[in-house]
Amino acid sequence: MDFFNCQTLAEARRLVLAHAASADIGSETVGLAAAAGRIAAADCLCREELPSFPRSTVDGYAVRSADTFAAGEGIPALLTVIGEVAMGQTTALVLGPGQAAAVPTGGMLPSNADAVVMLEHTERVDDRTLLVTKPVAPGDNSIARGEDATTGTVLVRQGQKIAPLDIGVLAACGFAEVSVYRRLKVGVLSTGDEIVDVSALPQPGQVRDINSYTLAALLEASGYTAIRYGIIGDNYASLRQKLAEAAAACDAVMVSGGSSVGARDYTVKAIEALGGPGVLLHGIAVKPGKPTIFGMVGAVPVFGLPGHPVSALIIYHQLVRPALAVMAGEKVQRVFRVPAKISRNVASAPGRDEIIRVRLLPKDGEYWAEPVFGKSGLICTMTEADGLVVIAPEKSGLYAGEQVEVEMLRC
Ligand SMILES: Nc1nc2c(c(=O)[nH]1)N[C@H]1C(S)=C(S)[C@@H](COP(=O)(O)OP(=O)(O)OC[C@H]3O[C@@H](n4cnc5c(N)ncnc54)[C@H](O)[C@@H]3O)O[C@H]1N2
Ligand code: MOO
Repeated sequence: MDFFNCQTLAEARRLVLAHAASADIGSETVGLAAAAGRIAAADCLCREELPSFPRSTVDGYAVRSADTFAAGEGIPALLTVIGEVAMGQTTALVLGPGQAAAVPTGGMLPSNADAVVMLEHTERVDDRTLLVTKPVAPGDNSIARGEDATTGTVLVRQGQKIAPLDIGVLAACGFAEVSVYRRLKVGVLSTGDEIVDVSALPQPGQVRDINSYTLAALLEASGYTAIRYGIIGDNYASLRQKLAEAAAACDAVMVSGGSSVGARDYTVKAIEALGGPGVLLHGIAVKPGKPTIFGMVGAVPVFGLPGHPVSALIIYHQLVRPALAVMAGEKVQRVFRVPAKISRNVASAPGRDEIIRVRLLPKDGEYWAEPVFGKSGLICTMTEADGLVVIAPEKSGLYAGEQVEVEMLRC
C-alpha cells in the first residue's frame, strides 16, 4: 500500500517553479554599501566612458610612441620635455613630434601622447632634455578613455545576484544607489509534540529542534529574511492558526515535520483549510524526502518538509531553494557542481531519484566522491558531507569509479 501519489523529482520541481515564477515581490533602492548579496531589479548600465580620460599606469613620461621605436641603451631617443602633468587635474599640454611630458601614475595623458615610458627607462639630462633607453608601443603603460567600459555597457544584469566583486565596478561608474528586489521573507515552522527548543533539556522521548534553525540559517545565507514561528505541537488548530499567521506575513512558508500520513500529520489538512489553491503535491519519488508537500495558500507557496533533518535539508536544497531563488528575482542560479568519481559501488532503487551525501577527497589530480551513509534522522551525516549526488530514477546504482557530479553544499 502506498499513501502517496508520487510525482518524480523533475515533475515536482517543474510544478513548484511554475508557481514561483508568478511571484511579484517588488523592488526597493539601497545604498551601494548594502547592495552586495541583493538581486538587481534593473540592468545597471555604464553612463559614461570608464575611465573618462586617458591615464598613465606608471610614473614616467608621456610620449608619442613612434618617437621611441629605435631607442636602446646604446642609442637612446632624445626628447624634449614640455611640462609636467599635475595629479587629479586636466592638462592642456599637447605633444608635438619629439616631445614628452612628465606624468604621475594615474595622471592624465597630454593630447597626442599614446604611451608612457617608465621613469627607470629614462634619464633626465636637464630641465628640457630627456633620454629614453627603451622603446614603448602604442598603449603601453596607459589606459585609454573607455578602455574599462563604454557608455551603455551592462555592468550588472537585472536578475543577477550582486556579488562583492560587482560592487567595485558599480562604484567606479557612480552607482551610489542600486535598485534591488525586496528581500524575500520566509516563515519557518517546526511541528511535533516531541520537539523542544535548543535551550531546553530534552526529556526521554523529546528531541531538540534542528530543522527551524538549519532552515533559517540556510535562508539567511541566501540573503533572505527568515522568520521562525517556533515549535507547534501536534495540534491541528494551533498549526492552522500559525500557518495562517505565517502565510499572511511571509512570501513563502516552510513547515517541517507532520508531512507523512500518521494520525498526527496535520500539515496537509492545515494548508487545505486556509483556502485555494491548497495542496498541489504530496509525495515525491525521491529518497530521502518522499513525504514532501507543496501547496499554495493564496499566492503564498507552502512547503511541507519531512521531519527527518537530513530529508528536510535535502528537499530544501533540491526543491525549495530553486523556487525561492526564482521568487526572489534571481535569473541565473549558480549551483556549484564538481565533477568527481564515486569511490565505491552504491545501489539504488530504479523508479525514484536517490540522493546521497558525499565527501570530496582529492586524489591524483582529481576528486573522488566518498558516500556518507546513514539514516536521514542522523544529522551528523550532514556535517561530514561536502555535497550531494543524485542517482537518476532510470539507474539501479553507481559503479565504483563512475563519473558523477557533486552538487556542493559547502562552498
Ligand atoms: N507509514 C509510513 N510512515 C512513514 C513514511 C511512509 O511512507 N509511510 N515515510 C517516512 C519518511 S520517508 C519520513 S522522512 C518521515 C517524515 O515524517 P514527518 O514529516 O511526518 O515527520 P515527523 O514524523 O514529524 O518526524 C520524523 C522524525 O524527525 C524528527 N523531527 C521532526 N521535526 C524535527 C525537528 N524540527 N528537529 C529535529 N528532529 C525533528 C521527529 O522527531 C521524527 O523522529 O515519515 C516516515 N514515516
Ligand atoms: O525519505 Mo524519508 O524522507 O526517509 O527520510
